[in-house]
Amino acid sequence: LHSRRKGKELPPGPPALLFLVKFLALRRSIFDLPQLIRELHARHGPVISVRVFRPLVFISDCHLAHRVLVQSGATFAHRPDIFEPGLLFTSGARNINAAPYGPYWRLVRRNLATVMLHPARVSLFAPARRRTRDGLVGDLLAVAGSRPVTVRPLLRRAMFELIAYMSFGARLGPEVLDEIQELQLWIVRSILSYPIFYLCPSLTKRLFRKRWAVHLAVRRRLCEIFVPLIHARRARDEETPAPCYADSLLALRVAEEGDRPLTDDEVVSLCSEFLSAGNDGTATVLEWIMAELVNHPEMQARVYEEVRSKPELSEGDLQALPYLNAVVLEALRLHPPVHFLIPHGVQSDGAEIGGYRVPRGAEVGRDETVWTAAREFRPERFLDGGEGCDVDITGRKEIKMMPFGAGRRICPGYTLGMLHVAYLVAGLVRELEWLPPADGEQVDMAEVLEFITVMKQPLRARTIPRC
Ligand code: HEM
Repeated sequence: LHSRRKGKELPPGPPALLFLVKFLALRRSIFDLPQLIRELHARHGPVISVRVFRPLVFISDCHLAHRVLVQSGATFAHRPDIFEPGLLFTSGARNINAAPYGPYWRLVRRNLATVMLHPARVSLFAPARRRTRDGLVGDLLAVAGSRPVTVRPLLRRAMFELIAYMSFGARLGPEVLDEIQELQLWIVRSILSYPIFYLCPSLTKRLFRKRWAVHLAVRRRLCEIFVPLIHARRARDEETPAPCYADSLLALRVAEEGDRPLTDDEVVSLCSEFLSAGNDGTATVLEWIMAELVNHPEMQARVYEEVRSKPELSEGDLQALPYLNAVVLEALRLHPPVHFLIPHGVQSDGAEIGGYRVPRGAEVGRDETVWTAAREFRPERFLDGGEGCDVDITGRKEIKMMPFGAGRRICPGYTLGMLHVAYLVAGLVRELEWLPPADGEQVDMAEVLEFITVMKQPLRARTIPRC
């Protein structure tokens, strides 16, 4: 790697050994890294580098982040090999996130962004979204009353069922959903242990034999469940109302490799990514929003006033609910689920900012120099005339917040994610009043990094049916 640098200076930072010792001695896990990086920025400035096996460059300044991710988008659109969860287990079957910047990435990303998530295709799933919303409200109504409920499992399950339906075009039974959800959770949580196996596979696979065996077993089981679901789509009735993600993948051809179709392994990897990416961030933002609305009853009342003015509360109504949309944006600014952002990399020499990986700080959204009272939940800032009213969530013009990343690797599912969040919050507030577990109690808004940033204490709330 060093040879690829051709003598270029790296940005300032601590010596490698000092960093490693500090990290190992003071911190308990990789999830404490952001705090350490914050301290290093305070000492060395907005662009720092650390060396852990390879040079890592961290950027905390939003103008620089814009220059790197948007203006020099192509240079930094690569993903470093070390962050390729799944690749080791799948004979190289990459998902979009793990694919290097190149023709395969372009093919599968374009398929998701412009075929599966084309507004016309997304609208075909409106009945499924309505079913999800009504089912979730029904589940909460069944337990509504004076006792608090832990809502996280209900939110995650409802979202997961919807995304699984969009993925396979079939409504799966509760046992199989339980199992897939568990496998997917296991994969996401173990992402940070993959580098162990990547670094020196022949040794580490032997050293951590048991852990390696579990990885393989999880992947094998995922294939056992997914492959029949995918093959069933080949034999489907062409009249099926909403073509699912698996259908779009089966229709793909890799032009650079003799027009071959995707392998089963590739389709499994891509569906698995769709399930995690489509579910985790959305369910997490949903939980943060409901927690904020419990802590701010006046804001909840304002959302309620808006949503009750729409008797049908269809998806088409959402655009006309400015306060609800402001609540969603404010939650994405203050509680972006992806803090420990997925690293970007450069493939060749000559990058303007001399590093190979650029994990960007989602702290941008909480920057006091950009936002007034940046650590407070204030949806009003996104209403007309507010400081955030003209914010560009894609960061194309400038970066003030980037819950979905920015540049070529920006989340391709951001409009779907925002639709799901807004639609479900609207339904949950219209049918139920959300109260703290006990009168006068505040919901604890502490966060914890579990690959994505979730509420440290899962939200518990009393839900009372609206009359
Ligand atoms: C509120 C919900 C969501 C949030 C907060 C979120 C956030 C993100 C972020 C921060 C990234 C990294 C971008 C980068 O590296 O620059 C990302 C990537 C990605 N997201 Fe999302 N996402 C959400 C929903 C979705 C949905 C609904 C889907 C698909 C159905 C999706 C699919 C993906 C994929 C495939 C990538 C990898 C893109 C690439 O490497 O080219 N996400 N997301």
